[in-house]
Formats: sequence, structure tokens, C-alpha cells
Amino acid sequence: MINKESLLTVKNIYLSFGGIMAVAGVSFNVNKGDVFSIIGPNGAGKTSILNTITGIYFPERGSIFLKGADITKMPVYKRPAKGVVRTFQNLELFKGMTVLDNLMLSRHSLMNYGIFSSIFYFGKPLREEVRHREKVEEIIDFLDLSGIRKKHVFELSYGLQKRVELARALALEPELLLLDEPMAGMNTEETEDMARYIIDINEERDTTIVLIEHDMNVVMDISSRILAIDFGEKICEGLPSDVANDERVLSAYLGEEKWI
Ligand SMILES: Nc1ncnc2c1ncn2[C@@H]1O[C@H](COP(=O)(O)OP(=O)(O)OP(=O)(O)O)[C@@H](O)[C@H]1O
Repeated sequence: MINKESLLTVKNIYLSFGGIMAVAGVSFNVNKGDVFSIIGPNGAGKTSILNTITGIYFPERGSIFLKGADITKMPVYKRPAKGVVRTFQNLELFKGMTVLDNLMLSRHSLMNYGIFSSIFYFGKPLREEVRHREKVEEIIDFLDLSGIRKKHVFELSYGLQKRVELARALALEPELLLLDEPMAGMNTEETEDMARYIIDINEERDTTIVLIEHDMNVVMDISSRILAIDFGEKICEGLPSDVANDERVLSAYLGEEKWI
């Protein structure tokens, strides 16, 4: 039975690539307001799970429900309008464009008027453009990007580019925000900043988060619940304190450098 209180329910999903079983019968539930982290060693199947939630791949078996509605086979391009938005491990920004333009472009996918009709700037397209611009400026303020809003993305440090990628996703006003390794490649200060922004987004913007992250200190600090997987299978799910002490989790991470 589907838990109607939950925002996202993943039921017994399978996904394989050729002979590789990337996800093998994984189920979990994300409640509204959660910071829900998915952890596991390299190649465990974390991104594959994220890809089924966003619709990049459809699971071969099993189902995915968003607020009780079956979205298993919903096309990838329809999911942002339903509130499901992701960031990418490798940045998906237009580096030759400014920060502001990247966010406006992201926002254009929500517009009723196409990018070309809004060029003429009158009547409804103008009003809609102004409304979207206000929303984008609000996100720029929220993520402290005001000082670089007119800079080209390629001019920015890697840490700032990751923050712009976060802003690009926020511009779509997600209800469920999926973050694929938002701290990867960051220094300590950038990592702390990013963790604070994720908490602020969760608490102040009423956004439920699904996080994939290798930095276990961050995961243990900011998650409300954690799912641990290994070889495509769930090995543990629960509170950070439970998962950190679980024997199966500890042995899955044996030999890995980043376990706390
Ligand atoms: N598009 C693909 N084609 C072929 N194999 C794939 C594809 N995507 C994932 N896999 C394989 O599926 C398995 C799970 O990969 P996945 O990227 O989901 O793991 P992960 O836990 O996200 O790993 P990492 O932490 O290294 O990013 C791996 O064996 C991977 O090589």
C-alpha cells in the first residue's frame, strides 16, 4: 500500500545495463520535509536510482509514486513541472552565458510563452517575463549570487559554478530537489557553504531533498534519513545514527577513504 503522507515512494525497482544489475529491487519512502541521503560505495547504484526518479531511465520492474500518483513511465521533460528537479554531478550549465541568463533559460521551460515570443516584450509575454525575472532575482539573492549575476559561468570558480547549478535547479521551484554530489570537488569552505544552502533550501523554501554525497561528515550532519545501498541492493535505511553504526554499512565501506 502507498503511504499517502509520503512525497516519494519507490517500490521494488530494477534497472540493468547489459549484464550489470545497477539497481536490484530497491524500495524506500521519502517524506515531505526530509533531507534523504542515498549512500553507497562507488558503482553501488546511487545515480541509477536518481535517474529513475527523474525519468532519464525507466525501471524495468517496480514503480515510483509522487504524492500517490504513479510517475514510473512519465517522460523526463514532464517531471520538472510536477516539482521533480535535479542537479547534475557534472555541471549542466551554459558556460558562455551569464549566471542570470542561465537561470532565466532554466525558467523559460516553465513559461507559457516561448522564448521567441517573449523577445517582443509586450502584453502577456512581457508580464510573464517580469514575473519570472523577479523569481530568478529572488533566487540569486537567496544563494548570495548577486555579485556575480552578470558574470559568465566560465569565469567563476568551480565552487561557485556548483552553486549556480543549484540556483538553476531552484529556478524551477522544485518540491522535490535531487542533488547528485553537490559537494564533489569542493574545498572545505565551499563544502560548508553548500551544506548550509541545502539546509536553508530545505527549511526556508519548504523543499524536500534527495541527496547523493560521498562526504560522510556532511551526510551525517544534514540528513534526516539515510538509505545505504551496495551492489544495487538496499542494505540499510534509517536515522543517521542507525546507519553509521550498521554492520552491513561499515563492511560495505571497508577500504573506502571517506567513511567517518
Ligand atoms: N549508462 C550506463 N551504461 C552502462 N552501465 C552503467 C550506466 N550507468 C550506470 N552503469 C553501471 O551501473 C552500476 C551503478 O552505477 P551508478 O552510476 O548508478 O553508481 P553510483 O553509486 O552512482 O556510483 P558513483 O558513486 O561512482 O557515482 C555501475 O556498475 C555502472 O558502471
